[in-house]
Amino acid sequence: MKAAIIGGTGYGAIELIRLIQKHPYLEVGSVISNSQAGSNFSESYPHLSEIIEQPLEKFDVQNIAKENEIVFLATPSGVSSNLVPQLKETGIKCIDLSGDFRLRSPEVYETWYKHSPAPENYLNEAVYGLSEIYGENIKNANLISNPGCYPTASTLGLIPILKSNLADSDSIIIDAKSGVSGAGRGLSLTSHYAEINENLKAYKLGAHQHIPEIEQVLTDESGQPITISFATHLVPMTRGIMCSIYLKLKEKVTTEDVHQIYDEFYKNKPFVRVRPVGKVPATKEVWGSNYCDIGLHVDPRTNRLTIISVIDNLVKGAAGQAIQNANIMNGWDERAGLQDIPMYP
Ligand SMILES: NC(=O)C1=CN([C@@H]2O[C@H](COP(=O)(O)OP(=O)(O)OC[C@H]3O[C@@H](n4cnc5c(N)ncnc54)[C@H](OP(=O)(O)O)[C@@H]3O)[C@@H](O)[C@H]2O)C=CC1
Ligand SMILES: CC(=O)N[C@@H](CCC(=O)OP(=O)(O)O)C(=O)O
Repeated sequence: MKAAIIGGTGYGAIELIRLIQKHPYLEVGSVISNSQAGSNFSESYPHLSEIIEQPLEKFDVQNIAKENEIVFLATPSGVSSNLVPQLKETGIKCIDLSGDFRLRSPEVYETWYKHSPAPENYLNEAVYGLSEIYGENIKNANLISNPGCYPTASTLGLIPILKSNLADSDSIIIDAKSGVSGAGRGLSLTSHYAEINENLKAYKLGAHQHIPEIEQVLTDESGQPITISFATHLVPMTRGIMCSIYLKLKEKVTTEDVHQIYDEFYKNKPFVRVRPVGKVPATKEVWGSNYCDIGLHVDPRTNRLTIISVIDNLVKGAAGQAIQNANIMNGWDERAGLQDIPMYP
């Protein structure tokens, strides 16, 4: 099945191409670029020389629909909301990696993203693509809103304990750290080497656009309104997200009790690995893979649970989860094309 990729020279797109190239049922179709149309793909990305040699194309909705059966949009928020309606008119299936279709409320979107929301009928149609949780809805979807990177790590880490009813849901603190590729390929002070190297920065405190997304999912899954404290930090590394999550427990339970809940919840989910009691994951242990690894610890002195959840932001946090969703939509094995072993060291 041919897949078009829009936002061709960005990090999300390049990761999609890497994964699709090895996929048993998908192949790279049209690669669309706003800034580099007409040039050869390997001019932007020489590491793909002699692997993908094709021209980058300009956006032409009819041509995309004629040549491809599915579209991945790896475009910034505010751009996808404009392109998706045009594409959907042709009947083609879309998977959007931006934040444009994740929030159900247009008002909430405008508050946090600071630009106009997508048309409401598309917001209603979009299925939130957190693969492990919404697989049944994803099967029948024609428009997938792929989750954000921090929300993927945070919600997969929190949903089992919230569903168990053992968590004090007012006490959730998510302390999140990301590698710099999370900010995309565009150059800014945020991604300047001299600003990032040998440095650790907190950013967007209280204003991060992923706060309402995480709260929306946790509220849906727990059945009660959830408000979180969320702090994001930029770490001098290329890939990886670690969410260190803290919450108070309502009853006295042990680390072993909590492990049982998580092992049971994720027993048939091939991309979530719950680490054994006493072990916690590091970002390098999922590098280049579609895994979300989770470690758990209950401190008996404070009766708080610490959850460590790690992903590769470009794989499970973006392109990998998008492919996982395409697999589910098409009735393929959800692992198809995604069985890369993490690269170590
Ligand atoms: N990086 C990450 O870890 C994650 C990213 N995301 C989301 O995925 C999407 C892509 O992210 P990422 O690849 O990192 O971002 P990049 O900035 O690396 O790439 C986005 C690409 O979109 C295209 N683009 C930019 N502006 C416009 C425009 N006005 N009109 C049309 N196309 C435009 C450009 O490619 P070209 O000029 O070739 O068209 C650009 O390279 C974003 O919405 C991001 O928020 C989600 C989860 C994780
Ligand atoms: C390190 C870094 O800057 N990360 C970005 C991740 C944003 C992203 O991926 O955008 P979506 O809202 O489309 O998910 C950030 O914190 O804003």
